[in-house]
Amino acid sequence: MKTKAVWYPPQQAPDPELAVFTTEFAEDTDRTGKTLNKRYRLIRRIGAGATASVYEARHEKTGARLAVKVLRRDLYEPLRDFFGQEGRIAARHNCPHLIQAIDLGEVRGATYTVFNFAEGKPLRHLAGNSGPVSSTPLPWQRLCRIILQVLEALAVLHKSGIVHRDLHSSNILVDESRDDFTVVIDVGFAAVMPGRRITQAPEPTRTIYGMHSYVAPETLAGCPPDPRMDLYSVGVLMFELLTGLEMIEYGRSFGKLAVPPLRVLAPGYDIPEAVDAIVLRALSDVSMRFASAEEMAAAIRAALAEVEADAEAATRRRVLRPAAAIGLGGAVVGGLLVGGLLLATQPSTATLAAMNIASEPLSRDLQVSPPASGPPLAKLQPRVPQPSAQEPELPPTPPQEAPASSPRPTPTPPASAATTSSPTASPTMTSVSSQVVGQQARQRMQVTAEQRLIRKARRSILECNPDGALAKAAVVIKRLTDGSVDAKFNGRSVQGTFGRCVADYAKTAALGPDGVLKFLL
Ligand SMILES: Nc1ncnc2c1ncn2[C@@H]1O[C@H](COP(=O)(O)OP(=O)(O)OP(=O)(O)O)[C@@H](O)[C@H]1O
Repeated sequence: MKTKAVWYPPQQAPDPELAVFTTEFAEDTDRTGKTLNKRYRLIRRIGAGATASVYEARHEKTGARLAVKVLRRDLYEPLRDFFGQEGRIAARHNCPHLIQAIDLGEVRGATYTVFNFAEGKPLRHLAGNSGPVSSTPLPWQRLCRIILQVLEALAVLHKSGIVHRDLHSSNILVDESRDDFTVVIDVGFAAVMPGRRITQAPEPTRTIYGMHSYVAPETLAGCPPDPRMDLYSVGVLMFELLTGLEMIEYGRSFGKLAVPPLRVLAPGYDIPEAVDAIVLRALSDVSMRFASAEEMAAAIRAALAEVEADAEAATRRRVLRPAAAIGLGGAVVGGLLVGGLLLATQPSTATLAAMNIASEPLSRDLQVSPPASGPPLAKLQPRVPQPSAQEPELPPTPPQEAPASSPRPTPTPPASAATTSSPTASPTMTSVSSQVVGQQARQRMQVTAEQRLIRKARRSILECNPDGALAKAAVVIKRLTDGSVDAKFNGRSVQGTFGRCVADYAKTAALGPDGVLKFLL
């Protein structure tokens, strides 16, 4: 019997008293060229995260290729314990899919952890995008094989009583040259489950750690760490990478959000119902989620096997068909096939109907039971390819000052994103609705180079947009004839942290002399 894709709304309301851990963005000293403890030569900085800088390094004696993570000096006090814990957790396992630490230390104000170097690029970059999610969905079989490796790493952590808590698409490195070999990194905000203990673990607090939309609803409600919280994050990862849409931050839309089947949001990508069901289950209320990483992995394996078996059966049916019958009906079958292919380039009538019904359940498969007294559920907007992605004229918007402080730098939509259907109502919806990422290769080819640039620029800028900062703005990036760039927000040069980030992006924008890029954020 096929599993139905059903989403059960989380029941715990966010606790407004809980503080979310944030860090102010700050330039970190670049230590490239230095040697730590006469052992680790820092060759180049490969990552400047929210809490640390990561360098590619060489061991002076063995020549081994390593990654050295140096804690930002200004975060020593609040994060010293977490940093030490990260090294200890990452050193005490032998799972190939979990990053391995080999040393930690402190020298002249630099607190560092040494890891084996993990080849590959962050999962979110796999489809060639720099934004928080790939705007082009990944084929589901490929993603499932990556997720199975992530679940293997999680199972190892969970068995030791550890919850990762910060799983997102930048903390998973995938090596395409080794058949998508996958490594989970950054156990820096891991938590130990009640009743378990590891040496010098930071004291439990009521602070929320993790990346906005990836944080499980029950975490926001103040529940103690539980492995199923990580499975929610895996659900968000799968949702984002299978649809190319950003998951709306649950805490901001409690009781107002319905998650429809992925096949409705990304029609044409052949997401099997079994996979759809797995993702919706991972995103459901904690009581309905998979009980463990192993259970979720088993469901994914079963889905892969089921589809393979169906495909084999279909091949067998074709092979067994009598030659005479093929000869006789060849012309008719050929005609039907052509018709079928043409039809397949459009979403099915049922899907279209589901998309258009705003006040009815999105599909018969989705049995959403809203919280008893909550407001009506809003729906994520289906991903509909736009025939022409001409950028709209930039409306004048009043200039705003971007604040200097930033939590973990990720774009998150305002609460209204969940309830509005206006394509420019929020950064998320703007980018979603103007993507011309079609379900068909034919449509994908219509995406012009300029549209690609705009999409990339928007995502990069939103990514460093401090939470709660400027959500809407008219951005104009200009390459001047002398090669320098000029970036303006609502007609003004941008300043502060956000301004620097926009300017930094602008410098990398592949614009020819006098080239101009205009778009709405
Ligand atoms: N062992 C490693 N091998 C190769 N690259 C690594 C390794 N560890 C980290 N990186 C690179 O450095 C980047 C930042 O690492 P990490 O996520 O651990 O730092 P962070 O300060 O905790 O970042 P954030 O908090 O923003 O997620 C990663 O996205 C990855 O590209």
